Amino acid sequence: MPCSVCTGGRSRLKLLTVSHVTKSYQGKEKLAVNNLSFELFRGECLGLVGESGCGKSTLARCLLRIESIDEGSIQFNNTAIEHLNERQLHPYRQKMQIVFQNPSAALNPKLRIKDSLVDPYDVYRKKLKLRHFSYTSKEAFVKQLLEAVELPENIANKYPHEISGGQRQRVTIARAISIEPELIVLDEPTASLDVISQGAVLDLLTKLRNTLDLSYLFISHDLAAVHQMSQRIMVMKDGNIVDQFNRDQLFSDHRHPYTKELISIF
Ligand SMILES: Nc1ncnc2c1ncn2[C@@H]1O[C@H](COP(=O)(O)OP(=O)(O)OP(=O)(O)O)[C@@H](O)[C@H]1O
Repeated sequence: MPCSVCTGGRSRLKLLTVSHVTKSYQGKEKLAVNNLSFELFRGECLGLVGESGCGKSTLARCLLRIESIDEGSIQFNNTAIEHLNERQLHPYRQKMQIVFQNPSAALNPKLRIKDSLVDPYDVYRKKLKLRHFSYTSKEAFVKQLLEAVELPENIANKYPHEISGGQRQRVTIARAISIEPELIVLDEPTASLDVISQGAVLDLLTKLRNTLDLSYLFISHDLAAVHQMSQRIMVMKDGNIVDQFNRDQLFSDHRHPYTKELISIF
């Protein structure tokens, strides 16, 4: 599929190749993800939109190997990762991060923000060569991360319950970028936020993608947010991808009837 929009003229290097991935629950009774295939290119934001229960989060968990898949293949940088054991997966876990909908659940309530922020780095520090940030001291590292997500320095000493939901989500984003992954799966990252915080967090994510050379899979039930963020968009329904297109083709007559339905409530 030609896609000059998504790369702005840069060459299209595949970061993730998903081939015929299937995932079911309750034996084989509940088919959550049905034979999905798609590619995600380096540097792009690929949007995935669909109503609640269509299988978006299941797909995200499968891609990150939080859950195993029943069938198919997931290649990251041309390496199949679906059969890797936990030790073999370790380097890929650094390269693929996820930001969930609920930042409160993602942060340890007993840790000060500064300690949560350095947690992922501590896991990978021996093998990690930072390109965008630098670790000279914990304080300096925390300061850089807070600056990157546009949070004030004094947040560092607070606990998660002492800051707002929008600030907590920025902290989880700072944790995700702290180890400089290549791909971040954003699973409804603004769903728990008020409208003003939503817009600000989406703007921040776009800025970070550009400055840190990130690629995103942006998952949402909100077509407007997906349209704002993504260069390409996939539409999911009942475990299937029913439509895929460049951002500027959203309103084309060729769209799938289900996409048109989503557009009608856009
Ligand atoms: N662990 C599980 N056990 C059984 N069924 C599950 C499990 N996880 C998901 N499902 C089912 O798989 C289907 C897809 O769920 P999933 O959470 O992936 O959808 P979703 O599109 O992310 O929805 P939402 O936007 O509400 O999170 C649903 O029918 C759900 O009930």
